[in-house]
Amino acid sequence: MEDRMEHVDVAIVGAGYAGLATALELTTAGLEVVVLEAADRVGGRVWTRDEGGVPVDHGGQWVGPAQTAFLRWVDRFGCARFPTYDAGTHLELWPGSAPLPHTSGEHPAEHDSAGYDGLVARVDALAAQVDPEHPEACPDLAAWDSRTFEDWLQAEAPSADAHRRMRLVIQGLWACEPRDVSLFHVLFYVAAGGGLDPLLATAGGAQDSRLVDGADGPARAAAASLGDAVRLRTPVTAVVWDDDGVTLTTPTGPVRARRAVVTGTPPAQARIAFSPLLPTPRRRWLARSPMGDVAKVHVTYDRPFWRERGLSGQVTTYDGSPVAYTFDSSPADESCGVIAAFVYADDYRSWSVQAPEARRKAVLDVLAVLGAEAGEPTGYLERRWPEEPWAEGAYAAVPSPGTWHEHSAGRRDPVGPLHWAGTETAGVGNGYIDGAIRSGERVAAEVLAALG
Ligand SMILES: Cc1cc2nc3c(=O)[nH]c(=O)nc-3n(C[C@H](O)[C@H](O)[C@H](O)COP(=O)(O)OP(=O)(O)OC[C@H]3O[C@@H](n4cnc5c(N)ncnc54)[C@H](O)[C@@H]3O)c2cc1C
Repeated sequence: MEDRMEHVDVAIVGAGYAGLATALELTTAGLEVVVLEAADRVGGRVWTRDEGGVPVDHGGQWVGPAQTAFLRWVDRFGCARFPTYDAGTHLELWPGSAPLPHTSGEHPAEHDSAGYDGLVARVDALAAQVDPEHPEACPDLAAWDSRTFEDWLQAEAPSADAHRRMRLVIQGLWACEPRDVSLFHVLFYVAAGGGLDPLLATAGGAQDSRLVDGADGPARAAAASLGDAVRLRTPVTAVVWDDDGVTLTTPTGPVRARRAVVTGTPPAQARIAFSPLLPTPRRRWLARSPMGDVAKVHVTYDRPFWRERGLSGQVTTYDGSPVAYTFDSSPADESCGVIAAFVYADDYRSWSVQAPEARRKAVLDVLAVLGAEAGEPTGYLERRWPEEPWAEGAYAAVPSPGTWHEHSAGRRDPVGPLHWAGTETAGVGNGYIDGAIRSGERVAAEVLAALG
C-alpha cells in the first residue's frame, strides 16, 4: 500500500470553482498539488452541456458587475460575455387576473408592490449591520438567527400580497421556504451580495450577463492549465489526519499530503469519513447546513418566438404554478430559443414526485402565456439538483435557524492539516461562483502561510 501512495504538498477535494482557484494559486506559488474530483467533469455546480449544438448551463450561469473575482477569471481565460436578454415586457401571473405586464427594474403597481418595496428597504437596512467577512461579530446574531424569516415576514409584511412577493424572493435566492431560513442568514447573504435588489436585478445586477460558451468555460480552462494534477472520477471517501499530514482514500489509491483543502457542499463533505472525527462545531455546522431544493428546466424552441410579441421571456408566478421564474436563456447567436424555468422548495417537493409527463406539462402550462408556440418545444431538459450525488441540492447551503449562532465559531478555521473552501465559506459572494473563487484564493493564502 505504501508503495502505491502518491505524495504531494496539497491535496484538494473537488474541482469546482473553489478547488480550481485553490489549485491555481498554490501551483503558481510552486507547490505540488492534486485535485481529486468525484465526477467525470470539472465545474461542480456549474455544468455546461452541449445540447444539440447549443451550450446550456444546467447549473450556475449568470455573472454581475459586482462579482469581480469571477469576472477576473472570465477575462483571464478569454471567455466572451453577452448581456442577459432583458428587453421587452415581463409578465406577472396572479390568481384570477390577466397577466400583469411590467418592465425590468419595476413591478406592476398592483398587489402591493409598494409594500414589498418597503420590505426590501427594511431588509437592506438590517443587512447593512452585518459585515459579510465577520458575520459572527454582528451584535444581533443570536436574536436574528433564532428567528425564522417567516416569523419576521409575518410581523413586518403590510399585506398578504407583499408577503407573497417576498416569499418568492426567498424561494428564488435560497431555494427554500421563509420558514426554513433564519432572518440572520438572509441578512448575511444579502450583505455578502451587496443588497437585495442587486441580487435580484438582471441588467447591472447578479443576472447581468452570461458566457457565450457557457459558465464552465473558465473552469475548463483552469483545469486544462493544471493538466494531470486534476483527477476526474476520483471520489475521496476517507480522510485520516494528524499533525504531520493527511491521507486521503480514493478508488485509485491513497494520496498523502502535507495539507488538504476540502471543498464541496456541506452534505457532500459530511459523507467523507474523517478520522479522527472533526471537532463537534464543524460537524454540527455541516449537519445543519442543508441544501436548497431547486430544479432548473430548459425548454428549447426553434426560435425565441416570444420576442416577436415584445415579450422578454421573464415570467414571475404568484398563482400557484410550480414554476416560480422563467428567463430567456437563448444562446448568444440566437440560433434557437431557450427558456430556463425554476421550480423551488415546497413546489419542488410536490412537482418532483410527479410522473415525467406531468412535470413537463406543468412547466409548459406556465410558458403558454408566451404564446401558442410554447406548447411545441424542440426539447425539454430537466436538472433536479437535489438528485445530483455530489451536490445534493443547490444553489448553496442554507444553515438552519440557530446554526449561525450555535455552531459558526471557527466554521472555516483549519483543523490540523485540513482547510476549508467552497462558496459556503465565502464572505463576499457567498453562494455564488464569485464567492467560490474568493474562497479558493483565501484558503490558498492560508495554506501558504501554514507551510511557511
Ligand atoms: C441551478 C443552479 C443555478 C445557479 N446559478 C448561479 C448563477 O447564475 N451565478 C452564480 O454565480 N452562481 C450560481 N449558482 C451557484 C454556483 O454554481 C455555486 O456557488 C458554485 O459553483 C460553487 O462552487 P464550489 O466550488 O464552492 O462548489 P461545487 O461547485 O459544488 O464544487 C465542489 C466539487 O467537489 C466535488 N466533490 C464533492 N464531494 C467530493 C468527494 N468526496 N471527492 C471528490 N470530489 C468531491 C463535486 O463533484 C464538485 O465538483 C447556481 C447553482 C445551481 C446549481
